[in-house]
Amino acid sequence: MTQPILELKDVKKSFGSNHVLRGVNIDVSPGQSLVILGGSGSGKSVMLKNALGLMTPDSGKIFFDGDDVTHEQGKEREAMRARMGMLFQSGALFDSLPVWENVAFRLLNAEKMKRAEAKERAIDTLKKVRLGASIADLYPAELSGGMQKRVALARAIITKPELIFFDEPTTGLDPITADAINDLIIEQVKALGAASISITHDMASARKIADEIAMLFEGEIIWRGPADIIDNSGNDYVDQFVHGRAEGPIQPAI
Ligand SMILES: Nc1ncnc2c1ncn2[C@@H]1O[C@H](COP(=O)(O)OP(=O)(O)OP(=O)(O)O)[C@@H](O)[C@H]1O
Repeated sequence: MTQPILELKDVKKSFGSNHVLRGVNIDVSPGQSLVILGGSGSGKSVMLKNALGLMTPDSGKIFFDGDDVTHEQGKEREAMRARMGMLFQSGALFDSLPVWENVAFRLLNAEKMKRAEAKERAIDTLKKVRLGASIADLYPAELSGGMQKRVALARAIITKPELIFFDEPTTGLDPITADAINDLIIEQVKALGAASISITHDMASARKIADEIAMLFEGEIIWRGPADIIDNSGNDYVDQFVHGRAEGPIQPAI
C-alpha cells in the first residue's frame, strides 16, 4: 500500500466548550483527490488549519509523508509547508501586490529568489492557468472573480507541491466559470502528480474533482467512499447534504 502523503489520526480540537474536532481520522495518498463535505460551522476550516500546521491539535497526531509533524515548528515546519500548496477561500490575494508578485510570493519571500527569475516563473505558471503575461503587472482588483481564482491557483502550484489544499475553490463564481476552474484544478493537480484535499459546499464541483468524498459531521468523519457512489452512499447525513434538503438528521446552521 502507498504511504499516505497526509494522515490525521484521532485529531481533536476545542475552543472552550466548543468541541469542534472530536477525533478526525482521514488520509490522502499521492495522486489522490479527496473532497471533504460538511455543513457550515462543521469544522472543515479548523481541520484544514490543523493539517497545514496553522493550528495545533489538542490531541491526536498528524503525519506528513510518514513523519509525525503534529508539533513541528520552525525550519521543519517550513520544509513541510514548502511541499504544500493552498488555494484559500475567495482567492485571498494581496491587493497591494501586482499579480506576478502574488503568484511568486513564496519564491520571493521563503526561497529568496531574484525578482527577475521569480517574475519569469510567475508568468510561466500564469500560462498554465491560461492567463497571459499581460496581466502580470495588473493588481487583483483589476481582474474578474474567475481570473482571481486562476491567479490563486497559479500561486498554489508555482512551487510544484506534492499536496494541495483547496478551500471552496469555486465560491462566488457562475456555474460555467466554476466548471472551467474545476477543469484547471484537475489538469494542474494531475500534471504535478499531486494529492489534493478540497473542501466545498458545491456538489457539482465535488462530483467533478473528487476520486473520493468524505463527510465531516459533529467533529468526525462519518462517511468516506468513491465519488461515483455518492448518490447511493447508504448514509442519511450524506444523502441529506448531497440533495440539499433542510429536512433530515442535519439541522440547518441558522
Ligand atoms: N480561532 C478560533 N477560535 C474560536 N473558535 C473558532 C476558531 N476557529 C473556528 N472556530 C469555531 O469552530 C467552529 C467551526 O468553524 P469552521 O470555520 O472550521 O467551520 P467550517 O466548516 O469551515 O464552516 P463554513 O463552511 O461556514 O466555512 C465554529 O463554531 C467556529 O466558531
